[in-house]
Amino acid sequence: MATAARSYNDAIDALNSLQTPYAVIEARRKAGVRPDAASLREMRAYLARIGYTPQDLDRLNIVHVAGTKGKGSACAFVDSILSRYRQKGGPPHRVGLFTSPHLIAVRERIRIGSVPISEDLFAKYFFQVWDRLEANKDVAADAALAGSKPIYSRYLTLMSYHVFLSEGVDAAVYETGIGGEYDATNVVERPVASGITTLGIDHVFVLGDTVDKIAWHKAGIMKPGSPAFTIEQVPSAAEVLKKRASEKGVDLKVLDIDPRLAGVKIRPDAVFQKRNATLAVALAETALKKLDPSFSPSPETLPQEFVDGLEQVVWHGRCEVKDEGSVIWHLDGAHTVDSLKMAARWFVGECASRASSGPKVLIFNQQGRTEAVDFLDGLCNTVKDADPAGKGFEHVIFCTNVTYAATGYKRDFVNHQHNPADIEKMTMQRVFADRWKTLDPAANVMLIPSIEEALNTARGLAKKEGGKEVQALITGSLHLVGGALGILEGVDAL
Ligand SMILES: Nc1ncnc2c1ncn2[C@@H]1O[C@H](COP(=O)(O)OP(=O)(O)OP(=O)(O)O)[C@@H](O)[C@H]1O
Ligand SMILES: [Mg+2]
Ligand SMILES: [Mg+2]
Repeated sequence: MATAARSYNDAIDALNSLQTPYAVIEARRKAGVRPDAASLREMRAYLARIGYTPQDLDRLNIVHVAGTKGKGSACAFVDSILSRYRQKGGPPHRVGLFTSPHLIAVRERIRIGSVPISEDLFAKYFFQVWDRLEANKDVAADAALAGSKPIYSRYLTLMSYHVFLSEGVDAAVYETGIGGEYDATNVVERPVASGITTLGIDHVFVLGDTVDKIAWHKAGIMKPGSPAFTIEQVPSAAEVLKKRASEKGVDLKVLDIDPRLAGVKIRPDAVFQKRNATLAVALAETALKKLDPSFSPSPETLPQEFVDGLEQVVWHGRCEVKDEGSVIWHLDGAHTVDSLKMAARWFVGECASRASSGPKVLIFNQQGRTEAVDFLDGLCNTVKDADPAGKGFEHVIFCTNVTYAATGYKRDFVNHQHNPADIEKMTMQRVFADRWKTLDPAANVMLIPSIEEALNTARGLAKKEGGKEVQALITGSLHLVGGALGILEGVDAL
């Protein structure tokens, strides 16, 4: 690749070429191919090819987080707490944050000092990794196993290590991609601490169809010699976590909601978020103790840095409200049965607090998961049940994740992993619409091809209502929420 063609956009195009095509994913699904220990051997080979050993990662003092829901939120809390110490002069001096997926731009996944790395820095490190992989194709014993480049999410994980090590990061917070045991982020051997957030059902094909099978994978991030924490779990998950911890000789602490959080304004004010915050407090305390042996947390109260970190955290697209005057947009990237019920409850609470009589509008999509049609029941009923008259969403819009009506996807959202014919014909959206009509025959159900047109449709409804503000909930997919935020903020506001 010529030096001239090495911009951020070139990096994103090259990265998109590493997505597993839809046809290959389908073939693997049919053949029952699941990730196994080979994925980690391959990651170690790639790490060697770009010039690092797993021991080099110890310099990053990694806080590692797995879970079905709340990973990103817990990681953002830890990052925000550590940042207050960084701002005071440290330690830590430079904090890295690696999360997935992205909302608005790929570079959001790799942050330093809570800020996504710049386009220039992203392009620079992206191609450094690219060149090292090209130059060292034969390096590492497992070379035969690994192709010339890792797939999309693994490439980003690999690149994040290079970015953080090159930039002198001394504390890094890592969210797992899928699962834990075989996840690319699990090449770290000596994390400072591991945390497991709320477990539930998701990624059934890769991880298994019961909570205990899923818990087995997530438990894979616990490492001997590193403290591990989790919060209250359903009994079958709790049992697996404890069993695997004792097999590994790890002292797993199961935390009740931290009493020191009383009086701390956690948003949203919901139990699930207090669990995420509880875990984050324990992880941040452990990291700070490692970085600064004189740090000694009080069992009575949280330091002001912790309070500020928790209260001032910025985590877009999760329980976010944007007031446009005639439309109040509520955005939440929930995409599992449980988290969608949570999101619906939050939405209902927001509407009640504003005492608005305007219509409720839902904008929903979920492209990847065939089981997503079962997400709708909880969403529909939570909103109906909360209304004294049993009224649900008046208008329900199902759209694709295509951002713009005229120009299609933004480069950062190109996705080869879905069947293009399904998007064209709106196959998923039709199934959703049919289900909704049976759940709530009174609702006005619409199919709209792009996010941009879906937003404009909701704005049009506001005009018709003459003065009453429309309460819109956008949910079901982080891609949908990210696309919507990109449009609502007008620019690539990160
Ligand atoms: N502990 C939790 N239990 C249930 N739902 C949660 C929890 N934490 C967050 N959520 C819901 O899940 C949504 C996604 O949260 P978050 O980004 O923290 O999760 P994640 O684990 O990173 O998800 P992803 O699988 O998309 O990476 C939130 O908007 C919220 O609705
Ligand atoms: Mg997930
Ligand atoms: Mg996440």
